[in-house]
Amino acid sequence: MLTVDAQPAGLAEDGMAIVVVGPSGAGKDSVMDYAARHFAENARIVFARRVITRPADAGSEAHIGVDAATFSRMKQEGAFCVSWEAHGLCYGIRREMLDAVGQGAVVIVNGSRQALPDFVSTFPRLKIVTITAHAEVRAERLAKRGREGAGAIAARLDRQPRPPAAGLDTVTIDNSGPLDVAGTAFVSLLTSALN
Ligand SMILES: Nc1ncnc2c1ncn2[C@@H]1O[C@H](COP(=O)(O)OP(=O)(O)O)[C@@H](O)[C@H]1O
Ligand SMILES: O=P(O)(O)OC[C@H]1O[C@H](OP(=O)(O)OP(=O)(O)O)[C@H](O)[C@@H]1O
Repeated sequence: MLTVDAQPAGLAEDGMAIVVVGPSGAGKDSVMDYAARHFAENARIVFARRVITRPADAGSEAHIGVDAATFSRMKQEGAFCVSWEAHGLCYGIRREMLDAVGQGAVVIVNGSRQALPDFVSTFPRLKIVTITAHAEVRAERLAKRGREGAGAIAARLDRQPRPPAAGLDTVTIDNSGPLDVAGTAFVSLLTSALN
């Protein structure tokens, strides 16, 4: 995934965060990658690179891979504006992303349904985008993705966190079909967020 590490400067103060959530295999990373390619030249659109206790070369997500001790130290030092645990891994969104929103960027983060309350309390303007796909489609995709073994895939498919609280700004995009259908829908949503 394309990511921007630097803080964009000199932007109007109307930034917001867009947190992308949804079940494993629905295509969150793929839809974000599609949009990242579309907005590659747009300095106001920032895709957050997550810090994860997963080896840096595992999977296609361009994350920052750290060990558990490093993650814990970073968390203690206040490096993350939001962090959570799932699937036996720790995930963190770096504080710079919150700063970028304050400077007017539209920051897209790959989040967690379970951790949504923390996103809501952290980002003053937040839109929640749920990427979905039919269960059988997700099972097939996870097997083909090959990042996890059969047991871990089954656990991911079984995971059912509570739905977002009522009254939040939420949109759902179905990615059961071709990627460009969901990708185009996400690009439209980001285009609206820029205006
Ligand atoms: N619309 C699509 N059609 C076909 N394959 C897809 C589609 N969206 C994603 N995939 C594939 O499905 C797998 C899971 O997608 P991924 O983006 O990693 O999902 P998530 O981040 O939600 O777990 C990947 O191998 C990806 O290439
Ligand atoms: O609370 P939940 O919504 O269930 O999400 C839990 C975690 O699962 C996903 O991680 P990851 O990218 O490692 O897995 P995935 O690509 O299989 O979804 C997601 O990005 C969260 O970090």
